[in-house]
Amino acid sequence: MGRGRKRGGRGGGRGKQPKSDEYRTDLIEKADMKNERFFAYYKAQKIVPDDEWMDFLEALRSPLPTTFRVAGSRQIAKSLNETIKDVHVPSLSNVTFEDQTLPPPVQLPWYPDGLAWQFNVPKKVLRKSPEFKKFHSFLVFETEVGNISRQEAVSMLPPLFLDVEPHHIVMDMCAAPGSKTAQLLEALHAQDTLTSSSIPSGLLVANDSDYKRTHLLIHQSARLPSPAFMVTNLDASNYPSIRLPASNGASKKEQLLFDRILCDVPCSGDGTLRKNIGIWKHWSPNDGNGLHGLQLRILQRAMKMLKADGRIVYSTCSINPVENEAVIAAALQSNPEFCLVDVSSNLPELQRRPGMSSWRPTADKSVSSTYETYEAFLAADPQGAASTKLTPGHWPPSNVDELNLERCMRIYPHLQDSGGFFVGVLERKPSVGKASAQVREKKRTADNEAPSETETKKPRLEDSSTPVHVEPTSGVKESSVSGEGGGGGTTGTGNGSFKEMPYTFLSPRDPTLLSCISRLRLTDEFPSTNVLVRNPEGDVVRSMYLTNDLIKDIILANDFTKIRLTAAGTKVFTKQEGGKAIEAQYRILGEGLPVVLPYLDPSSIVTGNMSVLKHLVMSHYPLCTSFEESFQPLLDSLELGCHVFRFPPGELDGASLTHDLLVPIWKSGVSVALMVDKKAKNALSLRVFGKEVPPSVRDKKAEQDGSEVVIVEEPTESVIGNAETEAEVEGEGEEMALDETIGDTEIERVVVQAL
Ligand SMILES: C[S@@+](CC[C@H](N)C(=O)[O-])C[C@H]1O[C@@H](n2cnc3c(N)ncnc32)[C@H](O)[C@@H]1O
Repeated sequence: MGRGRKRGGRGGGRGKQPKSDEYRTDLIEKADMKNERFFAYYKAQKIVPDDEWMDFLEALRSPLPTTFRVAGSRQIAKSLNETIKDVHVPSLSNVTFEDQTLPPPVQLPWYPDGLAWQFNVPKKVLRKSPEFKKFHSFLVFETEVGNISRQEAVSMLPPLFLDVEPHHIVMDMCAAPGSKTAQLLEALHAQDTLTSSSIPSGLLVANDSDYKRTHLLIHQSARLPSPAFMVTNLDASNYPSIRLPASNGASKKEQLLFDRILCDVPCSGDGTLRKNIGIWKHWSPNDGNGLHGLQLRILQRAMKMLKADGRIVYSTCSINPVENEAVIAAALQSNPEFCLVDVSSNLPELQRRPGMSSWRPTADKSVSSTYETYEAFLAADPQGAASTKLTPGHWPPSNVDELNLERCMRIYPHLQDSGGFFVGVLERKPSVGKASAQVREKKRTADNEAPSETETKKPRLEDSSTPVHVEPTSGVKESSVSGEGGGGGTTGTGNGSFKEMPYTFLSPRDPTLLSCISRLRLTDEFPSTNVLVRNPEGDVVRSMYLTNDLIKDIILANDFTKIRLTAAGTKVFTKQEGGKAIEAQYRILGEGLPVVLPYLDPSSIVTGNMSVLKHLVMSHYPLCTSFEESFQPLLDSLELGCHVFRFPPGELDGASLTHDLLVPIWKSGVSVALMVDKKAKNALSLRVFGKEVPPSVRDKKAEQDGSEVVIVEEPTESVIGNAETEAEVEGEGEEMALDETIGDTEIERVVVQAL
């Protein structure tokens, strides 16, 4: 497994960064954290008042605190947050390390319900202080199971301002690696309960133009499995129209419009200087100048795809007005029915500065001069100006005062010890704009706004006994995935081809599906019309996926190669070879259980106690005869194969389970096993029993041999998209160290591996 990369910018044209020591914060002296071009440029912009400049610089030169949030959609969020408050914070208070007292974690004052936290200790403390080490393990394992998300504080802002509800149709235009996507998914799943997941009527489309990064995105999002989630791999600035089946007897398909769109665009990333310190060396005003065009095109495309009463959030982790206010101003000029929304009363504890209404771009790398107007720039050096990509749109427009740019939010590092960030919230103007957009929306059909597509008649599933999939009708134009900016345009093979397997819905009368439903004792309410497999024939080979109705409609109405659909729905069942004692069967995946649970016949759920749970968690494939005697008759009575066990709240030797726990189990001839992956098992063990699972014989052997540690131990599958053959992504896997980052996104031990 290769080491991951660290980027200075955010998917914004830098390509792969060298894996050199210059990206290690512990190897660079404060005195070297300087760049005269950066200083000259931002002083000319008057980015902060003169008397704050030194505080601003000092903050940029100090290490960024670690921040994380407890995933809000989970009912477990409250109890996990209480555990942090009541157990971890006290145990981390008054900890000394090398004669220094270390500060415990604190809550971010502006984050709703106190679910986001921050702490600031050097990395070696996390490795060496027993108290912080334990806390760190807790964070790592809870992150793995999706209960906690390590994410930079400022990066949590855009989804909060987008205000997503479960019925919303949402688009994340530049989504990888996916920290904001996870937040959006949580909002879509706000109605999930403690143990089961809702099936939202809305939808989240997460898109990224970089194929490899879409798989990173899929991996991250698998922690929050959702039948309402799909991933596409397209250039956001040229995003094609997604079609919906015609409604109300109309003959033409409709275009899918969005209630909420996040444009977290590729940017120079100079707001992430505190952790991407390589930027100190390379920063130039041309980083932002070059990205302005792509950023504008992405925002303008979003404006075209928005419903009449929809909302767009535009964000960057750059503090450069050319990438921020200039983009918004130019988009408002070309779409005058839009306006900036005043969100100054939202998140009142968040310290922010208003957007700027004057700035001074330059094409001069050394920043010896900056210009108030485009005309002044042209006049100063007509020949030089002609050879740059600077446009009038890089400057404030003449009507800048009418645009309310002060409604944008600028976040600076010295205000609340964070990274630098920019957010603008856009909607259509309340009166004229919305009304005319509504009229347009009514008139809009797939044909008059979308690239054309050969119509393919598809039967409705309910009446069919054969599987349905849609043949690709045309090749994908390479231009549809081209893009400026680092990741932009990269595809699986780098040449624009698209190698995903088709999405084929099973007939609800498919014999394998029927046998799976009956063996797992699912009720008639199970949405068996929405189960798909990933091959053209509709053969149930290995895994089955569940989508909601909207995703099904989209798959049936669109050529999946045209929308470069990389994942859809969530994997719920997978084939389990049973060994000699038992024929192969389908089992419920750990990640799919919350989605399937509402459809499980309650009488088929086996109830265990704390001692059974402890034995299952702490042992590897325990023999049925090794369980407490009173539980053995129940185990003996179970058929071989997949079962769901429920553990009600309870206590045992000081360990306590505070809420109902449901887990999938596999019973083979002589043993039973908990079917959750090793990290999820460790998270559970730490949370309930206060210690990690002892290493298995295989782990110990691997350690002795010095061989690579296999991350998933039980016979579960890796969570890479929903390609039928995981081998397809082999070789694209990458592992990132604990502290690695992409832009403003923390990647906590992202392990992408094909098993
Ligand atoms: C700032 S990062 C997004 C971070 C992400 N929203 C998150 O919170 O994890 C920008 C992303 O835009 C992608 N990108 C670059 N050019 C693009 C384009 N033309 N269309 C879509 N995505 C693009 C990059 O691959 C990168 O993943």
